Amino acid sequence: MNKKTIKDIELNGKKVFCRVDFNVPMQEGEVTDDTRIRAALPTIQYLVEQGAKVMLASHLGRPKGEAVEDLRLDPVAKRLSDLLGQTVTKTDEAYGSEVDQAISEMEAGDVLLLENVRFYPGEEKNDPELAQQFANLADVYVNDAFGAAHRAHASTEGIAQHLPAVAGFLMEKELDVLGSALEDPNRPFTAIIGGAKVKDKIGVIDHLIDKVDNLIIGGGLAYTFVKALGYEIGKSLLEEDKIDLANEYMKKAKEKGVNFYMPLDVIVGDDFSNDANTEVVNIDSIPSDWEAMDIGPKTIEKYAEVIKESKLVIWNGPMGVFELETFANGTKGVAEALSTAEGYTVIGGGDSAAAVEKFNYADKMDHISTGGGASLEFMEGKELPGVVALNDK
Ligand SMILES: Nc1ncnc2c1ncn2[C@@H]1O[C@H](COP(=O)(O)OP(=O)(O)O)[C@@H](O)[C@H]1O
Ligand SMILES: O=C(OP(=O)(O)O)[C@H](O)COP(=O)(O)O
Repeated sequence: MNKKTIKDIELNGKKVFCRVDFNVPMQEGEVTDDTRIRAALPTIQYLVEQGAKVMLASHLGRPKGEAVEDLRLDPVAKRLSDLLGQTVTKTDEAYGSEVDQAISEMEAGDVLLLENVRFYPGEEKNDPELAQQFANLADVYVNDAFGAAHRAHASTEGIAQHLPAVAGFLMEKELDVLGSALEDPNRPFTAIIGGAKVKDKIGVIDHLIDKVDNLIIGGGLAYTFVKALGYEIGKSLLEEDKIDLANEYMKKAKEKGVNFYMPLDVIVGDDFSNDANTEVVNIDSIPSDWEAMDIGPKTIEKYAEVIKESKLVIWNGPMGVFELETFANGTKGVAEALSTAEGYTVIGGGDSAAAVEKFNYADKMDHISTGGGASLEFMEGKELPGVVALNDK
């Protein structure tokens, strides 16, 4: 990585504004998955050990520029205190007199968590005044929020214009792992793209065709491709205005010698529920009033074979509606194949990471990215504003 990191800067006695991605799932005031908090611990612990005064800033959810009680960061401060083994002071603002007072009472190695930065309308607008307010709190800016690095916001991009700005360890690790995977990949290199967000992911598919040896398509987005091949897809997910692009990408894959794998068979259901009637059908035989909700057994077998022969596999997006037990086998099968694969395995955030956790394969994967949207944009070849803004080495 060509950006400075916390190793390249003097931190002792410095006030550090450290942007983290603590956008974690919560239920009834409790953090239900602290993966992102744990992922930021190496950076926080290093800042503490170096004798910095550590101010952490994060967003939580999408409060749209105003305070929302359920989106306060108090439960996060509590969990972080437990994980760090030291008290984390939490303020109810992200800047202003209460924050100034709390900072004035800090000693080297203390940790403070500021309130949800998205309570301020200037955050998502990347308002220079808000960025200046954040910068006024500190001597150094650290960005460890890989999951939010694709956002050009006041606490991810704007503030970096006013302070020495460096990356934290999580940011560095994510960029190194994803970067080297894409730059000089071990081959065969296989990408598995699934999920439901056809619009978000179709651009990634285009970019990946230039890089991979095998492209495996599953999940809801497969059916736009199936339709493009001329088959009926019943009530399955379809993005009508992407059919031409789907055709174009399949043609491009062929020209480039990329193996393009589509479902051979699917599980169709007559209802979006666990109690649906289901059938296994070949891809050219989806009944008109049924919906394809998972890949079928022949497909799982084929995909597992390709995964096992790969030296590098990137996976983003489930193979079916894995939240429903009835349609979870495809996602489970792919996760299982990845868990025993000899090649390097990278899971690209979001639902795939949740699926890998759910089926207990997390510790068998080589890298589970903390960013869904961010890792996708990175793989698409886009520059991430939160990274661009950091100081070059
Ligand atoms: N065949 C399908 N039909 C409808 N939805 C699907 C299908 N396969 C997967 N999905 C849904 O896709 C969602 C995840 O999509 P997406 O957000 O694109 O993935 P990710 O979060 O991994 O990037 C899941 O909620 C899953 O139920
Ligand atoms: O959870 C996040 O996105 P992700 O689910 O795509 O990883 C990040 O915290 C970014 O959040 P945002 O999409 O509200 O800007």
